[in-house]
Amino acid sequence: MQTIRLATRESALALWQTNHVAALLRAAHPGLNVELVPMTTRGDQVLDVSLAKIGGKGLFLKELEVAMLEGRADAAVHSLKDVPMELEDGFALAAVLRRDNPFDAFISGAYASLDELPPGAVVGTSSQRRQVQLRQLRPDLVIKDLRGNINTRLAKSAAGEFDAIILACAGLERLGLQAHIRSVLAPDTWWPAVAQGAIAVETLDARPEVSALFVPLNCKETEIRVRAERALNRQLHGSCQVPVAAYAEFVEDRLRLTGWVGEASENTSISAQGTGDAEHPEALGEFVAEKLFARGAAAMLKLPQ
Ligand SMILES: NCc1[nH]cc(CCC(=O)O)c1CC(=O)O
Repeated sequence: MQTIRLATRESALALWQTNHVAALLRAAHPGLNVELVPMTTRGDQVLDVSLAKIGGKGLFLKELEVAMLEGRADAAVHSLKDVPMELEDGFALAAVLRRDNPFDAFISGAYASLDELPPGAVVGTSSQRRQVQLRQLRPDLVIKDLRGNINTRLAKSAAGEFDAIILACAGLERLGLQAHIRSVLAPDTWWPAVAQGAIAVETLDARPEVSALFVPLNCKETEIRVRAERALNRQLHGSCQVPVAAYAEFVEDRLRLTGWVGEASENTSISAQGTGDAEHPEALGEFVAEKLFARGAAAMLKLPQ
């Protein structure tokens, strides 16, 4: 019997996501033996310090990629939101699963929504994108860093360190923690991260027979949406540690993409929108990125000009 080993991080969310991919893979190929290879990544060991300072979210992928190169795993499962815009040479995404809830969640013991927070309330999030959006909507709030995996963050919230925290709906829903969601932060007042809510499978270019096994798991609609979002982000800077958001959706058979860029020290933000042909999602991403550049995105992101 053929065996496929799926490399995964060891967090509860990563294990849930990889078990989900394993179940879909077994259903698509009865008779295939699918196993998990859980591993601690450098990204997990340094979750307490700023990821941007030590090499960014690519750290979550590195160990899983090495395991594939060394033949200890055949594929790796990731939250696409954490996958760098440019993959390492020799790797590709074999499938993107149907997107789950792509929006952020407002979580609080005492308050039902962002609007209900009293002046000066303390909100926890370490995401630049979430911090700038919070300041834009509520300049009076006190924003504090909040790191760690989902359960750690919920525990810190429950301990009373924060009046509210912001997390992705998808992670909470996957772990059965959706009861914590007091309200959903959604467009047009709040923009999610690029590819939020989408799970991706990474494989080696050199093993096309492995990649082919994942083709039945690919959701074409999700693939097109996240290709537009990732093309926009790639054009702007190519990382995930900056205040950038993008959200693509189908409007009838056309693709509509909104991009958002924030700047923390001046507390400003810009956005731009475009509609394009679903056959060319990257072209739409680049088009909307150009609009953002025309509105000052390069200076806001401190890119060399
Ligand atoms: N940054 C960590 C991360 N990466 C993916 C998710 C949620 C699941 C997803 O977006 O698919 C989360 C947690 C969060 O931001 O609350």
